[in-house]
Amino acid sequence: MLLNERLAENVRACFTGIWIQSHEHDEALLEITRLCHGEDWGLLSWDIDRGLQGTEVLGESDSSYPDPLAAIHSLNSQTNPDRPTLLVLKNFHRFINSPEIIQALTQQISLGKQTRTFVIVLSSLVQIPTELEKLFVCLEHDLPDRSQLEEIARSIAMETGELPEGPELERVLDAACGLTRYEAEGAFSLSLVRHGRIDVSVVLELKAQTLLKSGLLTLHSGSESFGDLGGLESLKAFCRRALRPRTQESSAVRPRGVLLLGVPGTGKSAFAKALGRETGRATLTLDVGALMGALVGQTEERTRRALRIVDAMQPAVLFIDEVEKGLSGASSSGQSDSGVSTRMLGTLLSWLNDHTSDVFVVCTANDISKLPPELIRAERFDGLFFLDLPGDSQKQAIWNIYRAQYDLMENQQLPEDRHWTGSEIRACCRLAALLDVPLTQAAENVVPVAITAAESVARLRRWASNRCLSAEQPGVFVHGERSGARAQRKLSRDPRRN
Ligand SMILES: Nc1ncnc2c1ncn2[C@@H]1O[C@H](COP(=O)(O)OP(=O)(O)OP(=O)(O)O)[C@@H](O)[C@H]1O
Repeated sequence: MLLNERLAENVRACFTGIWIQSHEHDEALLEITRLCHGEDWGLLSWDIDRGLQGTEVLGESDSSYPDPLAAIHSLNSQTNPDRPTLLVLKNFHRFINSPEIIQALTQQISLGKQTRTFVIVLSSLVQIPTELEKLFVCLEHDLPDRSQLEEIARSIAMETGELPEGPELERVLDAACGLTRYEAEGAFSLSLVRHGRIDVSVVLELKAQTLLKSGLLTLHSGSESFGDLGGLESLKAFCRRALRPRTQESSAVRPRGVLLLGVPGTGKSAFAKALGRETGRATLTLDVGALMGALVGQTEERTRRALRIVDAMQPAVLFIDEVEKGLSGASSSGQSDSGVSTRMLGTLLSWLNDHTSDVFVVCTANDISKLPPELIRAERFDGLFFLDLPGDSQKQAIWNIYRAQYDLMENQQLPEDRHWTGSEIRACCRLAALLDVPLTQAAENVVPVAITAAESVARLRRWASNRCLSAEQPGVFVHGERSGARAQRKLSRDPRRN
């Protein structure tokens, strides 16, 4: 539903305090102005720079109300009892915390039911003081959808050949999803200046910048694919199948995502990044730590904002790395860290359950003991996979990948097997190339996690046993206890050798 339709409903239902969250105030105000013209409602708007303005005099300043408090007080004297009047307060979150403003708004919003006056705060944030919480309803000004983005692109690329057609246009629109109208216009215009036509690479570049500005999400633009990852066959096949192109009938079931649990360095992050490329989706990384805000309500607000951007960027892969670190304060009781992690977890869980956007979530975790049980209950994810220390054939595949990548001789002897992870195999090859020494010598400088963290690796495997699917063997649950115990025995037999 469009902003003006939702606003009209709320005005008719006589919600006299309305908070509109928007990153595009001019666009939102334009929609409100159109609504008021259509319905013959009065409209006043206020901002700190131009003071109070009426519909008819938009653009002209009325400097008699530069003060935010006076703007609220002015509402009653400016209204017509025969029709509703809307007062739009731009960026009012900057002024709303003073006791005088809180009092004035409380009175005005309550009085509005009789005088048919409506206070509308237009802000990029939702930060409502506790005293006013019950007096406001919140509406979101949605980012432009694909058809609106296409309209913007067509209005900018008017010469023949400037706008790509068919699948290329689809890629441009995919790339532009999540941008505001203003940002999309900028991206399309820059593209024309640079290439004489709208080009997906420029749109992606602008989008990466936009996400960086939010400080919450980054867009991964690497070139890794599944071919760069040795093994993990079951996990690769599962995700490929879940994200296969769908017919309209089969698209009723949306894939949710996977939770990857595993030994450090076994390729969990590398898999998430390769999945986007492999399935033609943008991979967004959510920084759970950056969601934590110092002010009350800030964490939930940031979480909602990040998820809103993610929704708008569909189709996408959302990668949440080491999710347990951000959520470790969340216990079922909500007692620790003042409940901030718990509330963030709540927002995240509701989104995981309810989102209808085509976003596939890949969460990774190294420490299961810190994961809130609510996150891993059945149905939250499509699959819970365990990435174990690689087996023989997987290790061989990984050696081959990195020997080729670092230009090492194919037939040179491999170091003794010390339960290497993919990350350690890569480190051995990198060192051999850097120091120009044989692999066996380079490996002496690499200490495997199977030795440095033997106990936690064994604990992780025990937990995964019969709970997680193997990332390597299709449809098989991990029997961590047996293989873990075997590895443990081997390690303890000859710790130096291992
Ligand atoms: N199966 C694999 N095939 C090829 N490379 C791998 C494999 N596993 C790990 N690597 C390489 O090891 C490095 C570290 O991997 P990655 O960061 O994905 O591990 P991780 O499991 O996410 O570790 P952590 O839990 O510590 O974040 C990457 O460069 C990755 O490419």
